[in-house]
Amino acid sequence: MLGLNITWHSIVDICAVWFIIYQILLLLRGSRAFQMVVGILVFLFIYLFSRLLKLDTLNWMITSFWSQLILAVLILFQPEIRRALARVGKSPLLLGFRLSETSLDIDEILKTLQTLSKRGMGAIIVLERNNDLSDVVEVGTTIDATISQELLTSIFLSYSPLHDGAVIIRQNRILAAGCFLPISLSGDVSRHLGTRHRAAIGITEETDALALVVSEETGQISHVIAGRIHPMANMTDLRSILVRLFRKQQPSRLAIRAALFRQKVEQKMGGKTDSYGGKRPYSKQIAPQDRYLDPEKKDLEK
Ligand SMILES: Nc1ncnc2c1ncn2[C@@H]1O[C@H](COP(=O)(O)OP(=O)(O)OP(=O)(O)O)[C@@H](O)[C@H]1O
Repeated sequence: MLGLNITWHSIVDICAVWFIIYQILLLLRGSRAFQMVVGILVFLFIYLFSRLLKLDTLNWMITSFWSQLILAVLILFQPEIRRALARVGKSPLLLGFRLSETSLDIDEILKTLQTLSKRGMGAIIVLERNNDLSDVVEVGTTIDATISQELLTSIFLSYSPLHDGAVIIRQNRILAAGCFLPISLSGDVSRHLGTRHRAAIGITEETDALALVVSEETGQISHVIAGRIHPMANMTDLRSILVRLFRKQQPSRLAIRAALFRQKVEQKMGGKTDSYGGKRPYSKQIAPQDRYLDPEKKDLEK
């Protein structure tokens, strides 16, 4: 009826397009650009629909907007596009996992948080997940060292030049310290929380990272994910959250072979095999647990 002529050729074509779009959505999942891509796909769908049904006015309107829209998207989302392209290059699908990668040393992180909390040292530790945090790392001071409680604690000592800002962790490496994070402007954040907590919320609104915050004022440890802050009552709960999110999966044989092959190629080309390119008075007016909620928003949190 619509004059469609479906052949195996067009099926392969559709599958290829579907696969590419699916991979792009996976890459952008959790980031600000995700909603934009969904919007463009809706736009594209309307365009195809108007062509198929020969709705000339609608088709003309969309065609006229198309070039301006693409330009606007390229300018507005330049950092996200750069990050996404960098991640395509690192995709396990193309390159296999890296043999040098080790999973996060969760116990070392937990010990650090406990020490920081006991000593009343404020801190933000951001754990990278799928979204690349290279942009944030670039503005901080590169460290590139294996995680250790001693190193992490010394970074946040009040007389350390790096104590201001966040530490960024990728797998089991401290990539950088003193990193500036985007501050959340959300009206849902309790007004009792200052810039440290807002920065931790901000980075998790824009990426799928997990942020761990220690309050200098109360010693409270919180984890922040997807723009929501969760004060932790005990370390056992936090441990299970970290295990769930950062437990490393066993690589397949094929992935091991691909990684070995890649390592050999990199060595032959002479390239690198690793790409990691005074406590304030306690506030008596607000109970520590209530600091995280606006009274009128308590119900929402539940
Ligand atoms: N954008 C940011 N990125 C990273 N770190 C930040 C950012 N803004 C503030 N900080 C850190 O937060 C500190 C200030 O924390 P502030 O007291 O305002 O926040 P808070 O949420 O009330 O935390 P606390 O409970 O520890 O007092 C700064 O010294 C700095 O280390």
